[in-house]
Amino acid sequence: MSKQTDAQKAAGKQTPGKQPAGGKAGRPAGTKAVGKQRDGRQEAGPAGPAAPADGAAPSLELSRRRLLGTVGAAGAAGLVVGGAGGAIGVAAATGDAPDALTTIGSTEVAFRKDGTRQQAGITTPLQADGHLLAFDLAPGAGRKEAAALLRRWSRTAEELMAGRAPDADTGVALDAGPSSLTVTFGLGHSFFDRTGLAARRPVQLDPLPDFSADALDPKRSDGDLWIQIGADDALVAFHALRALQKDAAGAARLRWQMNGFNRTPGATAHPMTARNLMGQIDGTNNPKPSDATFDERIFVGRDAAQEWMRGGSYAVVRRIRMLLDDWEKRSRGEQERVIGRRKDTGAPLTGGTETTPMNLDATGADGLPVIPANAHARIAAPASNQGAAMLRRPFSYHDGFRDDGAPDAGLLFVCWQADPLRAFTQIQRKLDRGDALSPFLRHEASGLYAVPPAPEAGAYVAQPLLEG
Ligand SMILES: C=CC1=C(C)c2cc3[nH]c(cc4nc(cc5[nH]c(cc1n2)c(C)c5CCC(=O)O)C(CCC(=O)O)=C4C)c(C)c3C=C
Ligand SMILES: [Fe+2]
Repeated sequence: MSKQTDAQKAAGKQTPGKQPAGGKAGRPAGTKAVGKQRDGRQEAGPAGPAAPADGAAPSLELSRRRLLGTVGAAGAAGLVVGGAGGAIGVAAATGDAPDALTTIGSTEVAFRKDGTRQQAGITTPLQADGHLLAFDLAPGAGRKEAAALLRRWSRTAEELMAGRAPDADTGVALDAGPSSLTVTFGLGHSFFDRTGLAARRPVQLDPLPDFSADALDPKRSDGDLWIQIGADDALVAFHALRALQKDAAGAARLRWQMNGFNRTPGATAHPMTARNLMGQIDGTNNPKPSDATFDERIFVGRDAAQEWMRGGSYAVVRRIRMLLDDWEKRSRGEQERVIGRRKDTGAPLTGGTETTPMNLDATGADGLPVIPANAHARIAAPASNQGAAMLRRPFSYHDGFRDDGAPDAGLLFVCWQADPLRAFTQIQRKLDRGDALSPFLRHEASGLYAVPPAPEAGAYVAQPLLEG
């Protein structure tokens, strides 16, 4: 084989015979070896295909493992070896096992992660493909039907995230591994009325206030139940969406669906913080799980009034259209002053690298702040918001073009916090009063959901609420 491409290097070519910890042998079911990236994203380690899962259909699992170990691995990493047959042919001639590459497909995210209570899809690295869906319980459906649905959904999510196919599978994801699939479930304000549980609704689900720039479409907002699907493969993500939609039949109806994307892992020469459709590096100053205050800011504490939410989180979802025609007319310098950071490196305008803290006090020769008073990053920073912070985990979207020819594109802004009032609402109120970015944005849809902790083994999401 000739030289590796950057993408292959980033994917981490595996040396034959050296099966790393976290590979097929020795990896606990539902976990895989991962390494930390510079920006806090988890980088896939050079692990082999996901371990076969207990109880999986043998024929399906076997074909997946074969594909991941040979054809799929080579194909997924973009390896040019004269076709899959070439790779197998060389191995047969030399007696060596074919090179197994780390593939996107082999990455498995645990449905319930040891040592934490949270659902997957909150601190999971951004995935390349995402679907956000909201459902309303069907007319006549109540608590019993909601419980049965959440039981079905939880089982399906756990199976799919482990790379196992549900009964009567469509085959859409047949050749792929779990591909970092996560499925995250939330409950909206109206869920509690529909299920007769209004007395147990957390105050954190009180409706968000109106903001001056809102142009919200109620049909694409709210909903009794919310699902976030993320995966590094579009077919795997669609497969999950379809399975969950079928599970809902008779019990709940789709209210709205939004589809998003992020950069594909391995598309850059080295791991980087994602860019959004305005071209900015977006996510730099997210709180990190290693921060001392991370858990208390993002996850509901042990003393929360609603016991069933302890270890859970609240998701605020906003569909934010970007006025790209206006934005792209601005010079790079203007765009950088709107955010307060450089476009190429993401470094603050006060200097350094992407991770250098902003110097909010620095002034230029003209006596004005180097990071303008209305710069987005200044106004949104914890220092400007009594320490408030949330974990932003968005997907970009593009749904074609509007009648006026402008792209219907922007950010499916998803952020996570222990208390929306002291995080999203606090910061959005401040942004609403004079953020330089706001003139380039339209908030078109909104949702707020209680996302309970991951269920215990054998239980389903929100069971303590529905059966408690
Ligand atoms: C209410 C919260 C926020 C909304 C809505 C929001 C929308 C939004 N933001 C960008 C682009 C960037 N945001 C950046 C930083 C940043 N944004 C928020 C909050 C909201 N953004 C916070 C809390 C922060 C971090 C501030 C800090 O502590 O420094 C940045 C800079 C890089 C980074 O830190 O991520 C960019 C770029 C867009 C395009 C957008 C709506 C479409
Ligand atoms: Fe922002």
